[in-house]
Amino acid sequence: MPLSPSPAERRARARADLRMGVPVHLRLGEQAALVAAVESLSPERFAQLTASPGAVLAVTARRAETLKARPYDGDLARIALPRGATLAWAQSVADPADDLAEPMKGPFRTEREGSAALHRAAIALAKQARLLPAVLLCPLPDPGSADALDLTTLDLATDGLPADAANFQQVVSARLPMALSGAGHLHVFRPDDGGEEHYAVEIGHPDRAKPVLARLHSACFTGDLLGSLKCDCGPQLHAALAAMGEEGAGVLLYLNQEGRGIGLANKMRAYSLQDQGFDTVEANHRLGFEDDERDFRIGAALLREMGFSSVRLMTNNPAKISMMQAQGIDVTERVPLKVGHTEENAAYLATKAAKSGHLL
Ligand SMILES: Nc1nc2c(ncn2[C@@H]2O[C@H](COP(=O)(O)OP(=O)(O)OP(=O)(O)O)[C@@H](O)[C@H]2O)c(=O)[nH]1
Ligand SMILES: [Zn+2]
Repeated sequence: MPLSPSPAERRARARADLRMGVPVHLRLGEQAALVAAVESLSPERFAQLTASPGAVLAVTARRAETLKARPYDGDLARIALPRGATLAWAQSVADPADDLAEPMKGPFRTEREGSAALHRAAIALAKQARLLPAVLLCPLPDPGSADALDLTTLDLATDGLPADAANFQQVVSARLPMALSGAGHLHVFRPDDGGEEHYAVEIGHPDRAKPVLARLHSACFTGDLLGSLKCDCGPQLHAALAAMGEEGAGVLLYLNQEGRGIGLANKMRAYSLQDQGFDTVEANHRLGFEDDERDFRIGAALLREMGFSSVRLMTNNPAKISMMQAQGIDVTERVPLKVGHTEENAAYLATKAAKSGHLL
């Protein structure tokens, strides 16, 4: 392997740069641009990036809908920067926190000429970096002009965003006795693309030749650790471990996809919007996200890595079952997991049933 970074390693660097507010240099053929996440940008860098003409603010079609900006590119809108635009303006376009207090943010002029390929890639990177999906993009008429800046460069023709899921390797595994499930082992898995680590809790010694009692649990800091009453995650986690303990065997994947894949900061932004009256799905959309941004291929990859090919899946979410089947994991049975229903989460669970197909 050469010492210089691979495409996946360059993408991981680009994500880290965006989180820190450092621009990334994107190229595709003759097109070149500097891109930066609006959320993390400093006023100084914003001023430098917008000093020459042509900068646009790219947002997803979901966010554009709330802003009443026309998404000519289908999945995104390229909003032209008004004269004298400030970072505060860009951030209020990106972040719906004050939408209700200040509904008149537009009118917006959105671009329809030319390609949106760089914008699309930049938004995908911002999402992967768990930032608000809104990016400032400044075209570079001379692609070589950024070479001296020492920025991370991604050439989308060769370093583009991959459709493939990462490969995972077990880093370590150790014995872990647990109150709810008895003897078990915790395995830590690390991806080869610089992304999040995920964990597998193996209870007992499940027979790989038989369908294993399994739970794919997405991280919920508020529910799993704090006992939040807004969702049913904590009780589901505990009930799954207890059921595996009772059976003497099982596997619980703890997937670090907090907030259905948008990250804890964005989930808390969604919670603020929920306090303004929006439901869990509407809140995601106003932030610019889809209902569910999780990559369910990860669960299948980990199960395969552990030698499991068929599961009795503990879930109320039919989408999880079809995703597992599509990834080649046989789901022989759905085991309902109906616990933790409270007055506080009744509306949340009803929305999941009505809009996301969950079984109540
Ligand atoms: N974006 C967002 N995420 C939330 C909200 N409430 C809970 N979550 C997240 O939703 C996820 C719930 O995960 P799961 O319980 O595995 O998934 P599920 O789709 O409900 O399916 P089952 O529990 O298997 O029936 C966790 O990542 C939580 O952090 C919310 O209001 N907004
Ligand atoms: Zn939760």
